Amino acid sequence: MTQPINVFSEIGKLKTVLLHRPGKELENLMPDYLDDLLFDDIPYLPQAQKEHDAFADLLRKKGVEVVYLEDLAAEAISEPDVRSSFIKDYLEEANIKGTGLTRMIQAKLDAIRTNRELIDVTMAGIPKSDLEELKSKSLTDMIESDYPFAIDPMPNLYFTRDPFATLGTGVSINKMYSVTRRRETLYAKYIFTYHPRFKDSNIPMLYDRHDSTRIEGGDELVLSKDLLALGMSQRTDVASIEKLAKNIFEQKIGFKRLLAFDIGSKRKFMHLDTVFTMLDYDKFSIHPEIEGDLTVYSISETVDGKIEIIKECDSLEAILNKYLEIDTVKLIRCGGNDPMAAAREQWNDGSNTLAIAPGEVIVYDRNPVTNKALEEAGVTLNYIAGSELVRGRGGPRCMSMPLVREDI
Ligand SMILES: NC(=O)NCCC[C@H](N)C(=O)O
Repeated sequence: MTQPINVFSEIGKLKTVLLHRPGKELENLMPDYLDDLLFDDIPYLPQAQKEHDAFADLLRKKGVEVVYLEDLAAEAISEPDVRSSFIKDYLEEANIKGTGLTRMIQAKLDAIRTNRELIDVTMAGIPKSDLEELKSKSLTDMIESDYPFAIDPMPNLYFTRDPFATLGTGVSINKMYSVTRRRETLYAKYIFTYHPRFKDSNIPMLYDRHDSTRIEGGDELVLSKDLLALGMSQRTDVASIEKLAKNIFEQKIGFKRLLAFDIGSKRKFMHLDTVFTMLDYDKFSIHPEIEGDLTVYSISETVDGKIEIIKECDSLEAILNKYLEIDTVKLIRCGGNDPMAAAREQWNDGSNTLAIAPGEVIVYDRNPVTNKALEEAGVTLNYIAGSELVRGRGGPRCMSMPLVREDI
């Protein structure tokens, strides 16, 4: 029987992928809170959904099974006691001001008939204006300020790549960097514990969402069945990478080495996959700013079960040649040789490609300079529009979480 999770590369033929169709949470974005919610602008929801549906259709056309986070989460809480425990966890983490308000929201959630509708409401957040009861005078003391939300929306959910990462047959449920993204991982907890697709498979858990140090899926790349690449970035701490390595070795997932790349702590390079993705056995898209010497930590297990860490300083090309045991990898620059195009197209996720098979990837059509360079290097491109989707600062890799890839 195929494992419900099987991801031993970035490029093996994609068989099953998890997406989230952008929903009402995007309509709860407001200009005053964009920075906290990690958005640069407010996407127009109908158009964002149209673009996202085209992405899903393309994947299906390529023979990929597309499953949705919101459906799996709703199916995972089908037992009444699981549904109650989900609502309890959700409310505990929602940072609601006032117990009266919590009780009121709990009653509202309990009354929602279908689980799918319940999940949609939890994702969208709850504006105070939706709570009729708050309009009565006796409850004015519960309204602490002019802040519009009783519970914040989770607008970044369509970037399914980040709140957890599938690594081999296991999953790391991540501790997210920002308050706004931390609650997203609750859905993963319920899906991997209770959903019929996963619950009897004893999925190895490789990271704990309540851990003290942070890690995000955009920094977790599977370069081969032996090798992972991790970003030490704005979002991922070095301590988390060590913990992940320990869990991977202890649970015998199969990976032999983790390479941790120090890419600095900037929003434009928030994750490793915003500057570096794998296209083929020997081809990678990169942002030119990471072409020089990089500091890389190579983490492996010694024969007596200890963790060994070796610091290296070398170019990305030399590191990849060495650890992938390839004569010469080909690095294809985002923006080709034009520094302005590189900056602009990296900002619009030109380097953030999703491989659906070796040498075949999905890209945004809005990055023509990068796309031309990729085509000239012999990569097969499938285009999607991303005018609205890109406003959240993520591309095709960020918007997809592979559950099953064919082994290569
Ligand atoms: N892997 C990725 O780079 N994901 C993009 C996440 C964008 C989102 N607005 C965030 O800042 O977390």
